[in-house]
Amino acid sequence: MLELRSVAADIAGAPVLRGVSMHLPPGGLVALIGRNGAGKTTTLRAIMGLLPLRGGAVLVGGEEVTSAPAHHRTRLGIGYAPEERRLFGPFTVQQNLLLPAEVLRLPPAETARRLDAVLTFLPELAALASRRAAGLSGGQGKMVALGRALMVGTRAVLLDEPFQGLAPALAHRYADALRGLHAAFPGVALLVTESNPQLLEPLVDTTYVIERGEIVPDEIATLKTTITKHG
Ligand SMILES: Nc1ncnc2c1ncn2[C@@H]1O[C@H](COP(=O)(O)OP(=O)(O)OP(=O)(O)O)[C@@H](O)[C@H]1O
Repeated sequence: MLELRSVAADIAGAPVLRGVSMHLPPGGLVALIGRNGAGKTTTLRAIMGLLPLRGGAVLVGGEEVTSAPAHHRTRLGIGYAPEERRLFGPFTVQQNLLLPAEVLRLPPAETARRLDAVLTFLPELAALASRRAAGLSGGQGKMVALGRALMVGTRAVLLDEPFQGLAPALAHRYADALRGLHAAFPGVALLVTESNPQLLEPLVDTTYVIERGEIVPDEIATLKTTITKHG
């Protein structure tokens, strides 16, 4: 459904992605694990078309979108929840949820259907619907960002370090939501980044490990961690 072929990208003249290849099958739950600065956020931004690539290709449903603008990828059904959430503080939770659908000019009936599906899936958002986003806690904001990504992510949703900074109870609730996502939104593939593999391992089908902008075989990464731990 979503494919990266040898994606290379530079930031400020330095190589940050060095030939990243990944595959996200329809309905799949895939983790991208790596330390801080390994290139996780940059990979998601490359998928969304938010930075120019030096090489390689991005395909959505077999269509090459490598040089397509970000809004085209959203239109193809890719939702993105960045790590820093980027909610509009003065807007209510409901307005934040509706915003991407309005940008895409979805028909009102379709927008209403999607909002209903999101609020049924994340009932805590229904309770917060009329609250201003600026007054939310960090954890509540993460839930809104997940809901907003689901409003447009009919094929895939990209979540950047969603567990970062969540209190344990909220992290549990968030993990529960991800576990239930397949049943509520069948066919939607999920790509989740995280620095701590333990949080995602019980949830995902496939794990990619990224180190210094390169995907490394999972077994090698595990071995390196073991060697580091035991000297
Ligand atoms: N605006 C920028 N200017 C210069 N270097 C940058 C910039 N943004 C990212 N980088 C560099 O690119 C590399 C990859 O960053 P990226 O944000 O993709 O990492 P990450 O794996 O998501 O880590 P984190 O968990 O810290 O967000 C890092 O070495 C980082 O220093």
